[in-house]
Amino acid sequence: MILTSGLQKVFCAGLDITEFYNPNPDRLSKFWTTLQDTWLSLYTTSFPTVSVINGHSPAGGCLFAMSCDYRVMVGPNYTIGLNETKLGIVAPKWFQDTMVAVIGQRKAEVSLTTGKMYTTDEALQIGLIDESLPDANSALKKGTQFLNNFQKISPWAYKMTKDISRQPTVQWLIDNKQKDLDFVIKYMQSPTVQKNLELYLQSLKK
Ligand SMILES: CCCCC/C=C\C/C=C\CC/C=C/CC(=O)SCCNC(=O)CCNC(=O)[C@H](O)C(C)(C)COP(=O)(O)OP(=O)(O)OC[C@H]1O[C@@H](n2cnc3c(N)ncnc32)[C@H](O)[C@@H]1OP(=O)(O)O
Repeated sequence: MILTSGLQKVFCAGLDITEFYNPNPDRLSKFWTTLQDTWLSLYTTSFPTVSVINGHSPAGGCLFAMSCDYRVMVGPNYTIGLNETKLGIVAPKWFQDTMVAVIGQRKAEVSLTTGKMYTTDEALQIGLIDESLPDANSALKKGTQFLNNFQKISPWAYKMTKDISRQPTVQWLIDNKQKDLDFVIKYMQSPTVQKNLELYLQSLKK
């Protein structure tokens, strides 16, 4: 399965920030539960997955890219990273653990606390992506080549290996879904967070 974008320069702009701004708790609860379930499905899917990152990929976009088995990114002009601290919010534990699984504890901590958005070259250097390609067509071709490896791998062996590797992060979320949701609902209603989101949304307007 390949995750890519039909847009010209955005792979995924992350979660819709307007869902967090002046939120209706019931709506936010459905939104966040859907996100949790979608992520669990993607991270544990029995299909081999590749993200062909053909545009910018901040926050939730980076999470979805990191949740695939392999990342091929079009360079050099796009950026990727978990930039939540730049919005004055916090990447939840399962976002953070997904990043740790990809680039390791130390690099993830620096990346997360600074909210750094990496260029394609920088992302390749820290291991956030696996390959950089100059255009979308060659990136798609590379992604397809990666998937072809699995024609020679037992689907059972593939899935068991992935489950063992990803189990701690997956199990944490399964065990803490309600706690994670309650925290998001509470945290998002704090006046400080709302002010930070307001300022960030304003900064995006042209
Ligand atoms: C028990 C313990 C529990 C612990 C839990 C703790 C905390 C959990 C709490 C919360 C976690 C919340 C996590 C959120 C993750 C996210 O994904 S937040 C989203 C982050 N995304 C961004 O920062 C991207 C912002 N966008 C951009 O940088 C640029 O738009 C772009 C993607 C680089 C593209 O640039 P481009 O110039 O092409 O686009 P425009 O700027 O013209 O954008 C068009 C239009 O869209 C608006 N917009 C862009 N992105 C978003 C977005 N993500 N949400 C909402 N709106 C967005 C932009 O404002 C423009 O609007 P317009 O001018 O009105 O058309």
